[in-house]
Amino acid sequence: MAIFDKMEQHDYEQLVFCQDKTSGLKAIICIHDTTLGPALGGTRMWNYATEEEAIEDAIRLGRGMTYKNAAAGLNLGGGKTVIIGDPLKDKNEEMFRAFGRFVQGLNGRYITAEDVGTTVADMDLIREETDFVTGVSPAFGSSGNPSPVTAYGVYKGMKAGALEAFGDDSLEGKTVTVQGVGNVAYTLCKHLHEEGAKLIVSDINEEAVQRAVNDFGAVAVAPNDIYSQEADIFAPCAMGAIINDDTIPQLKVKLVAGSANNQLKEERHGDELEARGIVYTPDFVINSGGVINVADELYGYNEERALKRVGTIYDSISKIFEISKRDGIPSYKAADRLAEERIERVAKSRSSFLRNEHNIISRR
Ligand SMILES: NC(=O)C1=CN([C@@H]2O[C@H](COP(=O)(O)OP(=O)(O)OC[C@H]3O[C@@H](n4cnc5c(N)ncnc54)[C@H](O)[C@@H]3O)[C@@H](O)[C@H]2O)C=CC1
Ligand SMILES: CC(C)CC(=O)C(=O)O
Repeated sequence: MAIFDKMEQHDYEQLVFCQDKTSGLKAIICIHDTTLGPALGGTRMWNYATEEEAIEDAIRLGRGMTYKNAAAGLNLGGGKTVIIGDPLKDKNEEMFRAFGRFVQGLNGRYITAEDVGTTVADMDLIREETDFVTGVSPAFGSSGNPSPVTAYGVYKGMKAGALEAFGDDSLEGKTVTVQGVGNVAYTLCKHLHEEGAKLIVSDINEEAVQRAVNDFGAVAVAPNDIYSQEADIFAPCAMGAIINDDTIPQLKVKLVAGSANNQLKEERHGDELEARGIVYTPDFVINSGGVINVADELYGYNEERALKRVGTIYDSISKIFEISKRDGIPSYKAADRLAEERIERVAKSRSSFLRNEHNIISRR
């Protein structure tokens, strides 16, 4: 599909292609919607097989942030960046400085942070060139790595999901399969282990798997075997589109609750989970702890205030199940409706004329 057709499909505002030959930077900044405020979303660095794959990830992630920020009650729009390259081999200081200048050039329309493949150190470099970056070192009065806070939110959301799926929000004795034990899922596994859950993990990075086995007594399985395990809960914490025609028939769990963005390959896969009686905690609600945390920086970071708000993800997930049952719609649709209704309300409230320096009608 042509790029403008993709953009028109879900009314994207801007796709910015950034290239810096010296550093090797190839980045795509996606600004989906700024109705609620500047677009905030992380920067992912991934070894995409093709530019088309990178563009697709950027636009799916960018729109996901619009819904995430809206549903979280934040005054922020949605956007995201993907940097094409191997985060283990291709990073250099100039790349992130050059990227920071591209972000600065957007004059606050986009605010970035971490995501897969990027770190606090990378954000600190970006901060050298732009004001519009969050998740930087606490030394600068910021919130640092958002991942542990995201994990806390996923943990709280998973408990709300357990209440819906099993009639009890305790995770003690539950078997949880965790796909991808990186930044977020390592801390999620810590919470689950402390509550007495049994862990089955997979990762394409052997070191990450071994760390979970050593620290939490997790059972390791091959990446492709994670879907078919006998378990109660599946926690996708790696990449997106993993709830699909191939994986759904393998699932034996009663609950899907994980941090990954864009878990449903297509919306119909959310319908399929519902049809199979598998409870789904909408990804952009359960994983909103990170953005809630970094967004607090915009008001002068206060950890206690941020964590208290992240803890309410439990209530947000419960509210979505209420809407789902009240309206007879799958949980993913209930979450979409919550986000879309807020965006529409704010857009309407802004539609009234307001005289300002840009639209003064001269009186001759
Ligand atoms: N970091 C954060 O605060 C937030 C992260 N997310 C999402 O959560 C997910 C994880 O994010 P992070 O933990 O930050 O990333 P990460 O890169 O630290 O961890 C992802 C892990 O998944 C593994 N992985 C990749 N493909 C895999 C596969 N096919 N099978 C098994 N493992 C695989 C990677 O090796 C890595 O260990 C991503 O989808 C991200 O967009 C969402 C909200 C906030
Ligand atoms: C703070 C970031 C991790 C926000 C973001 O990009 C996300 O929630 O996916």
